[in-house]
Amino acid sequence: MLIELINVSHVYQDENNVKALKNINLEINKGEFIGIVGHTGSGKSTLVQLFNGLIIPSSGTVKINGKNITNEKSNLKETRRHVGLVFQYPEHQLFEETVYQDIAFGPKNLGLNKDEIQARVNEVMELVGLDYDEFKARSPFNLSGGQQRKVAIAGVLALKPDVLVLDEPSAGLDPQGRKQLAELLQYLYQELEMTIILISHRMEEIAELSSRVIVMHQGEIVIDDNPVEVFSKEQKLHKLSLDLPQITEILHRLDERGLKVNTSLFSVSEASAEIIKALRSK
Ligand SMILES: Nc1ncnc2c1ncn2[C@@H]1O[C@H](COP(=O)(O)OP(=O)(O)OP(=O)(O)O)[C@@H](O)[C@H]1O
Repeated sequence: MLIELINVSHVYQDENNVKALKNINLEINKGEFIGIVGHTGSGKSTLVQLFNGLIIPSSGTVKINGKNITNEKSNLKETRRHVGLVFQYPEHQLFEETVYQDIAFGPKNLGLNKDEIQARVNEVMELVGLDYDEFKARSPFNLSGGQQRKVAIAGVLALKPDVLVLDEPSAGLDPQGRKQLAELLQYLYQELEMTIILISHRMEEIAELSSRVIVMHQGEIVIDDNPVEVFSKEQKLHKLSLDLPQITEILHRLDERGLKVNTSLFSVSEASAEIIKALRSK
């Protein structure tokens, strides 16, 4: 078991004392691609910050790779090597003079030598789609928002984490940027067999990429299932102020009007093939 939460609750200790998480029990295994959805304020960001010890919960136990990170002897530095966290708008955390230095920051702290650092920076820049020679000496502050996001993600990947957690990574990206990000996540998951945990408000992104979907509501996990099951619960999702992926919604409407189609499809290409097939067999 990679990540295990046992009876975890969290209250932010301030004047409001918000109970952000309520009695969460959760197991995440190696090789899963987990999509986390829920309306704003439902506890998604708080939940994922438990996964690398950024937040220590008010009560309950968090285990990473079998190690209890909620006890005093835990080694959080080691945990953070295993679980890389890409925050919302990660480009706000870029701070070095060049793209190279920014991405090299983590590997340097791991104590790698110069050649190893260079090899890693080169490798992760290629992975995220930034040409090494073109971008290595550029200031991260003079790049486009999408390029900055790539630098920030490369910086986390340079630590070679087993688990990559991303909190709304496509927010503010244009359609091309979102497509590139989805392809990167698919590659990391399928080819490099990384475990991925993705928070997103974009249901099509979650449905197309995830092997398992967790739905949060008011600090609790209210649905935890595969995407086909989750997105078959249209009424329940609407009650939680969540939508179906738009293409799935169209299939549902066509089905209601008598065109017999498989309503558990999430991509435009699959759905259009299904609709053409259904029309031809009418
Ligand atoms: N640093 C903080 N201090 C106090 N309360 C907080 C803090 N961070 C979050 N909260 C509160 O905890 C609850 C859960 O917030 P969280 O950020 O985990 O939700 P979320 O589902 O990620 O929301 P969003 O989709 O808007 O990012 C909210 O009521 C929020 O106001």
